[in-house]
Amino acid sequence: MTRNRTQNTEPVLAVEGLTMRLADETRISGLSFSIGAGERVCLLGASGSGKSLTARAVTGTPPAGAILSGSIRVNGVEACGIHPVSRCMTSRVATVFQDSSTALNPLMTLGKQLRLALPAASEDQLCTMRDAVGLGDIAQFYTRYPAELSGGQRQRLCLALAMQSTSSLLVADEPTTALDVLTQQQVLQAMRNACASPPSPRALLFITHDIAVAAQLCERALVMENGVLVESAGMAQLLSHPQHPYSQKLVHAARQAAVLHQNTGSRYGVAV
Ligand SMILES: Nc1ncnc2c1ncn2[C@@H]1O[C@H](COP(=O)(O)OP(=O)(O)OP(=O)(O)O)[C@@H](O)[C@H]1O
Repeated sequence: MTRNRTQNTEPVLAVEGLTMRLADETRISGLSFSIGAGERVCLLGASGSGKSLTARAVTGTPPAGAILSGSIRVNGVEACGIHPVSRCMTSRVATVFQDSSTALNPLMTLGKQLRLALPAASEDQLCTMRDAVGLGDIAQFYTRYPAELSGGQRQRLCLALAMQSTSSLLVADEPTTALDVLTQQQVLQAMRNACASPPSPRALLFITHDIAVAAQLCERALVMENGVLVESAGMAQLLSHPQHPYSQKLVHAARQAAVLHQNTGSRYGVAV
């Protein structure tokens, strides 16, 4: 049943008992979590644990043939199984995915794509938007094609476009995974800006397998294993006292990597 947005009491995202079956296999099982206004939450888990399928269920783009049950409410509006185009504005979700090349039209210049996405934007507004994600000083930006940007530049452009959405929820699926460490930092900073930008802070569901990256951005963590949520904790709590054996392995591995990086030059600038 569709419900109207309720003021401040309803989480921005409330997932309850979400189950997804694909090709006769249960890929997500009884998943429940919520994200409040302006909260930045990461979804961690090993490869194949169901993180991306969860993101796709939330954004309304599950694979063909997926059978969903349970509830996904965005700002109080039921959105489970509803394609983004059919969603009302209140339940639409801004998204950024790992493969930025598929998010942009490869045959259209960046200028045309920006004009299409933001027909009412002035030149000044487009410049401000580029500056916000560190793309302000790229020569001949508007006449370039997506393939003429680096992966990190494309990713930041996708983020800039997602930031133009009025949605109060941003879902980012591994947006930094394919990037070098410096570009990763730029994208993380752009995401912090995206979540903090006015008029009100955006809630973030950040999908990653990299706990050190998550620790830089998120205040709370959800951990999935084999399609099941096995732990939900504050980021600091997860790092200091992981409860589930898989979380313990994850934190242990990140600590090992941090020690390695301390010895060879810190990668993240945060202690995990
Ligand atoms: N379209 C599909 N059809 C059938 N099975 C799928 C499909 N997409 C994903 N799966 C399976 O569902 C499980 C969860 O996949 P998912 O992509 O959510 O994993 P993930 O946690 O995001 O992994 P990674 O970190 O490698 O991206 C995996 O076993 C995967 O093989």
